Amino acid sequence: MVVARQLLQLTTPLPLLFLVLVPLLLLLHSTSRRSRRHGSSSKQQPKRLQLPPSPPSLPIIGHLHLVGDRPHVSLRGLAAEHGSGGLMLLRLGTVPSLVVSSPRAAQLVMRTHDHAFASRPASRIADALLYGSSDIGFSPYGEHWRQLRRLVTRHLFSIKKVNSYRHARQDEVRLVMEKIREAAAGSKVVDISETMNTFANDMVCRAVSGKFSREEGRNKLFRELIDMNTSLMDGFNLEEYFPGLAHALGSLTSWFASNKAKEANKRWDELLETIINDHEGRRRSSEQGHGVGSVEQEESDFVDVLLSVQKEYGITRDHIKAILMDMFGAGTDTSSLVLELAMAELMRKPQLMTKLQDEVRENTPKGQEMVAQEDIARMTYLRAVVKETLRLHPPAPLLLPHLSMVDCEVDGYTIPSGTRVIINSWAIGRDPEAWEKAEEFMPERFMEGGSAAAIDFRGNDFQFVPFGAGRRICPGLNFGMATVEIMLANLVYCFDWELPAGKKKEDIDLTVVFGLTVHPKEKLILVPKQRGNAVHALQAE
Ligand code: HEM
Repeated sequence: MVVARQLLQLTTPLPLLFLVLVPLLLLLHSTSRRSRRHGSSSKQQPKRLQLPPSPPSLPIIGHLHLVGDRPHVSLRGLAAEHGSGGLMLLRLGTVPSLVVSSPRAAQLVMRTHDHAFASRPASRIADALLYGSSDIGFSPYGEHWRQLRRLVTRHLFSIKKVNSYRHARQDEVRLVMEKIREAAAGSKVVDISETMNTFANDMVCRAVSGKFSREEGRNKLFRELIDMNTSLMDGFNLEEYFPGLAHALGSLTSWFASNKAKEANKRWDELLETIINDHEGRRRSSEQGHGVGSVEQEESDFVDVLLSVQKEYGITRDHIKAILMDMFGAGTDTSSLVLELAMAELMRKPQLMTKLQDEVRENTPKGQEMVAQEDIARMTYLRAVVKETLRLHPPAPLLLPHLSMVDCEVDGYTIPSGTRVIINSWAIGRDPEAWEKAEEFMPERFMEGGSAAAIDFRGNDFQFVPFGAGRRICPGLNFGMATVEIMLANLVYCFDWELPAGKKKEDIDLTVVFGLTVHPKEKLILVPKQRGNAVHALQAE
């Protein structure tokens, strides 16, 4: 997700960068040591802080070399060996980074001391891309962020508002079912990864800018722009780990780091301007009574809502565009990944697929062509399957990086102000002390009588934090869950699923590639079979 300035993707040509930059780094290192020595000679030595434990580090790069290309996995291993009570301190380049890997430590950071850890590290790329980081996800903690959170929580993501999109969701799901039905009729395979990603993107497009966006060909353009942001955010950014060096090199690094982001911002800006102008035009003509129905009568999308509350919340046009970019970045890959991995897990355990299909089919009124939102409330196993997928495969395994704003005592350790905080939600969801058979996909644990029946992801149970917790918890949680549940229910209601010829369930590889969000290494390709008694004509409402 774009909003996710996920942190440690080190697959880009790091060795090459170091070859060129090590002399510079050495110079900077020795200068800063000398100045520290000089600075401290005349003053009294400060009291030694009790910092969390750390593994041995290397000069200059600190612990960067220990992180690897699947940081959530390597950090779990490091924390088990070197951490204490789920807390471990790393130095990534020159940046002190607190790694949080247990439910108790997560509670200390995101509840007890949430006020101290609710900011975000600065990022020049986010600044260039997101109008000076004036969006929600990257905004530092403070009045501006609070104002935007209030706005989106009240006006875009209230239960009522999320419910108001149920027809839009149903329409979008119907379109996907039609495509899959065509594939089934022609005995073709379906690329589930691609199909789910397009669906999640279309759903966000629809909510953001209304039902006309598809006809105007904007969905594809948005997809392209999201991909552009993802590749920008995924790359290794020297400045993030050596801010002092970036500062010393001044405009040169700033050019490298943010030029591409500025280009991307320009393309986003053109598209968002067109959309906002269209909406303003429609608003004006409906105010003058010329419109085809008023804006209120139509499905009021995010742009309509943001324009209508702009004055009340004192936000600028750039703020509106930054919020919209967050919605695309945060809302697309996250939901599609849950769908893809839920299907992959169910294909690996056919008995669970059958159990889910039985539940969904029994709870959908006979003869109904599709599962509707009203039917979902009765489907407790469906919810358990989604929860279990989120537990084992949180789309943002390290959440978004937090930042401490003041010195803070956590569990007897001092966490200095300005420490980056990495919360390993993936490791926490697999903590063997918190979860029975922690590595197994077992949705039954969340059912009545199961060992995790009372556990939810709304930020009160710190062993399960796929959406984060505290002040920075995902505001799009209800929107994301509604999108995932209705699609998964229909996938298993309308079709039976098989693996392509020659593929066995043991071959399904759930290894992920780390990025802004994780992605399975291999695409999930399945063969749909039209369910025997399904209604054949999926007609529009
Ligand atoms: C299954 C779907 C989703 C998952 C698993 C998810 C997960 C997350 C996570 C882990 C965070 C970071 C929390 C932290 O830093 O502590 C986050 C933040 C955020 N999410 Fe989501 N998300 C999902 C869907 C959505 C959707 C659909 C939207 C909007 C359309 C959205 C909008 C946001 C925003 C704006 C933030 C930034 C919040 C802040 O910094 O205050 N998310 N999400």
